[in-house]
Amino acid sequence: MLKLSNVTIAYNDKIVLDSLDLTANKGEIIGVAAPNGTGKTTMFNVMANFVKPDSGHVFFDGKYTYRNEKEELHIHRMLATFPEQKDLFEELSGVAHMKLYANMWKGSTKHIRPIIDRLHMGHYVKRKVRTYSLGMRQRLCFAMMMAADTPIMLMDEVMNGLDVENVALISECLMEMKQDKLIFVASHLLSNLDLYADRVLFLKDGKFVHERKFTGENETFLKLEVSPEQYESISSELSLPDGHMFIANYLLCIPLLGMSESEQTKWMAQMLKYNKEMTVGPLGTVEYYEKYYAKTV
Ligand SMILES: Nc1ncnc2c1ncn2[C@@H]1O[C@H](COP(=O)(O)OP(=O)(O)OP(=O)(O)O)[C@@H](O)[C@H]1O
Repeated sequence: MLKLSNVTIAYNDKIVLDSLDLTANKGEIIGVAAPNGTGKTTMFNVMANFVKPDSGHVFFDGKYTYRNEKEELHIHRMLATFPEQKDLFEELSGVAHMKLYANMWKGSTKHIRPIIDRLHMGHYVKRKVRTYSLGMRQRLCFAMMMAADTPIMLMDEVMNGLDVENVALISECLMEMKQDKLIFVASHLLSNLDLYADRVLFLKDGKFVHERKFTGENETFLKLEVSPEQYESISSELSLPDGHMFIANYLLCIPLLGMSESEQTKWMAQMLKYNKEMTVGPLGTVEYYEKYYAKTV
């Protein structure tokens, strides 16, 4: 449905996206995780044709790219980007904003009422935006996307400024919406991505350095916190298995996949003397994030 092919873009000699390739399909929510200034927004801007890459292309449905105005129009009919709060019109009501998006993409506003109810916006949506709190504005931005109801949605910082209850509400809505859509979510709420993303891409130095998939095939690790000194002594005393990790100078992860049950038990018993609290499971988005971005000395 959407394909990035060899996309490169640099600003002032700094390569932000470096020969990026990606294939994404309908029915997927794809999380994008990376620290500030890495290139998430730039990637969305390339997908939406707000910036032209220095090289490479974005393809939609295998054939459309931004070759001419006709193709641009065709693509923009199926793609919406998450509005920024600063682009809201202070003197217009929330419902007027939703109608704007609904008319632009659907040519109708009949579907707006259920969205207002689903997002619990009934008590404020008719008021002018200038009276809204940060969280109310953010819910409106999300409601505008739901009103646009496009097959492809690019959601940058969708959870910004939302309290726990509203993060949960928007997460539920994302899961309900994804069936017939491709949704990208760039977020710094990493464990929240684990709730609804089908995969999470980690962007670093212009490339995807890792893709975390939420399928049964994730590797299982024995995970325990140890100090760098303890890690050093474990490494010198024992021959840690290939693929082990010491994430962010505190988390030792020992891969268990392929080990016999007795071998697994042996590792657990050996680790008990370093830390009695250990868990077994795949790495979460937070742990991968620390693996790739934590500054260690
Ligand atoms: N128009 C531009 N001109 C020059 N540099 C730019 C421009 N747009 C982005 N950059 C640079 O590209 C890099 C990536 O920026 P981008 O906004 O894509 O990051 P991001 O991952 O979305 O960050 P954040 O999490 O802060 O939103 C940054 O170093 C930024 O300064």
